[in-house]
Amino acid sequence: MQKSMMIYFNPNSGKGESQKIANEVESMLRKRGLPVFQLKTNTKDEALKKIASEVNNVDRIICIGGDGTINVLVTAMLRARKVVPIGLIPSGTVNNFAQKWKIPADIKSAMEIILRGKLRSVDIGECNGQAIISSLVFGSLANISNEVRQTEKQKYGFAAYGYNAIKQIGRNHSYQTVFFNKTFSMSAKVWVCLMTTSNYVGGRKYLEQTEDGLHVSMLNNMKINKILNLSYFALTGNLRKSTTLTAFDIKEIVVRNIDEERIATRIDGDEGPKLPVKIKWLPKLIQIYVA
Ligand SMILES: Nc1ncnc2c1ncn2[C@@H]1O[C@H](COP(=O)(O)OP(=O)(O)OP(=O)(O)O)[C@@H](O)[C@H]1O
Repeated sequence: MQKSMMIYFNPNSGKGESQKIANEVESMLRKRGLPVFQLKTNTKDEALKKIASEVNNVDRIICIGGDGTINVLVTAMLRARKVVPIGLIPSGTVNNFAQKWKIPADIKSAMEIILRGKLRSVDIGECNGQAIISSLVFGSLANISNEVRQTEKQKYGFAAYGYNAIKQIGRNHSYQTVFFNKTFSMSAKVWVCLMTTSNYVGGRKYLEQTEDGLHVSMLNNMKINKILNLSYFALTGNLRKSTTLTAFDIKEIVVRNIDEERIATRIDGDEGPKLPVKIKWLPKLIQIYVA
């Protein structure tokens, strides 16, 4: 028996138009005679619970929102230990994940991709039970990103991060941490540590050569003279050629703080768990519709 399709949308994502988009998507699907329903949620916690209980009753989920919205969906699937194919309708501010997979922002074109039905398996990460669909970051830069408000993002888009990153250069505070797994252990002073599931950030390719795993790039401090060096390599997609950076790929790692100070992570643009964290690479765990 054909199961129903579920539309999951986040009323807070992007410019707050997700409910309108959900109605449009629902009527497009109904016109084709496809069984569909909308999942109404107002908070992240409510969404996590409702998705986990509905995921067994549906055969695919259309997700309307940005990276934070997709993260909630995939985290709920991890908790329910059940994954179903995901169709993306980008309606967030940055939409890093959708950009990486070349999903158009235009609703009709994004729906065509879903209805064509071509699926692709995609690697993600997991941090203390939460999904990482694009990135995890911690350190001084993450602290300031945690200060970027949804209203600032709605007004200035990705530029809100650039502005806040520049403000953070003055606050040159590095954290003493230790990274370890079964085969390796490393102490590191971290100004910022970025882990990504792909070689893209903000829709731009920032790494050329990578191995299987999550891609880690780390800076132990930030001086104004490093910015040009880093910007050049990041913009040409060769960040790992920068001499100021520590970079490696990992499949599983624990990161602990050494000092008393609590260090918050930031996952897919939202505040995540505080250190210590256990991070894992989950290859080809989810399936999304692609062009
Ligand atoms: N169902 C929900 N109801 C309310 N808030 C949600 C729900 N799902 C996710 N959120 C939260 O809403 C916030 C914004 O969502 P999202 O990140 O998707 O949009 P955005 O910030 O505009 O886009 P982007 O992350 O692409 O810049 C996030 O903090 C996310 O955790």
